[in-house]
Amino acid sequence: MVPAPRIDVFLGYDRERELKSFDETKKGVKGLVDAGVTKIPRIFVRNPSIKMMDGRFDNAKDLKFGIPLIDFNANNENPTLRSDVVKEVGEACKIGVFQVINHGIPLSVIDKMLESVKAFHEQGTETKLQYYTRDSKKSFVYNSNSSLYHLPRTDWRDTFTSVMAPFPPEPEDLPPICREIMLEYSEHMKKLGATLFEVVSEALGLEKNCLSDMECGQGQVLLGHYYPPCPEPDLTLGALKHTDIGFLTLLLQDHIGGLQILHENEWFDVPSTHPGAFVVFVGDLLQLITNDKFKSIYHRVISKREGPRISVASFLRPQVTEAYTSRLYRPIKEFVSKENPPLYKETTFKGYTDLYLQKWQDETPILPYLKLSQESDKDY
Ligand SMILES: O=C(O)CCC(=O)C(=O)O
Ligand SMILES: [Fe+2]
Repeated sequence: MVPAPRIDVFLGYDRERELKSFDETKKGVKGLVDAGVTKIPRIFVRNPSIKMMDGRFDNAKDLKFGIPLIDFNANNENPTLRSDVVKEVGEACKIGVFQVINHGIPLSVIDKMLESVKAFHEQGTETKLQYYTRDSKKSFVYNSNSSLYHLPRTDWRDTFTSVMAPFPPEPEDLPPICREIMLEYSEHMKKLGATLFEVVSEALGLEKNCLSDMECGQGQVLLGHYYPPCPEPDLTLGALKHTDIGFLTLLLQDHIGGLQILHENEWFDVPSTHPGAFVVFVGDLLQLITNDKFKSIYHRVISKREGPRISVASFLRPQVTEAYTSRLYRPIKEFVSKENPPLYKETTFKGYTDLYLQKWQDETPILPYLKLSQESDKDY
């Protein structure tokens, strides 16, 4: 007997079947654009009620609130400058986002990384197809929408993902077109990450090795995003509203723009006009261990008629080894007192990741699920 199609009662169509046929092309969103679609398939159309919940959809403001642009003066050892940087980073982390320039990473590496992500996504379909997978254990995972079957909406974007640290992939497991630069770039991310963890520790008034001793940034996951031009940009998003899970994210973007942050209930554009700048996001776990002193921030990417847009996200987070299931993160004692009781329960990185994947589709924040009740009188 042929099973009855599972029609989604809210959408009035068999979403799962349409997701599957999109997935089976293995050509991603780029494949749709190459085929010349002028209307986006309905799996990409956002539910209008979600669009409203999102606040302002178009015309994000870019004037009232400026995202801090922090000059790291990488080649200057002047201690006064360093203390300024620490102060600026501390202020910015209270909001959850800033940009870094003069970070010491050569522009040639940055340009090559962006070009190679583009080249990977634009190479001949036959070569690219062999990397298309939903098996997250693979060293190099290329697909469209990693949570395709688990979320009620689909992003106008294709992405590849690799865990780069603490154990980089075998070079032969990476596609030749971006192999060398991925390995080189991730070393730079490790170094810049180490500097950032020192500065952030100091900004918190802690020993400079404090966060690295807690193994906050030993792991690194690299995502190469490709946002094709979209024929109906008002109906979909390139990346839905989310906070990042780990401790810090270093994001490199090209000049196209589209990244926005939610600040005091309004969306603001993140400028894409500083070549080689990194956008740094505070992740949920940094908010948790600082007991809300530093905050993770909602961000999203709107779709555009122009494109493709390329970005590279490096998630700095605990490593995924035994520590993943055993090391506990909780508000650190320096931020906890009788007047400031701990706000969150302790969690492992795995515990938090599982919770995130389970709850994410609500588009509501995940951290409140770990909130302790105010009456908690835990010893600290
Ligand atoms: O592409 C972007 O600008 C944002 C990507 C992002 O937010 C992410 O990978 O978590
Ligand atoms: Fe993100």
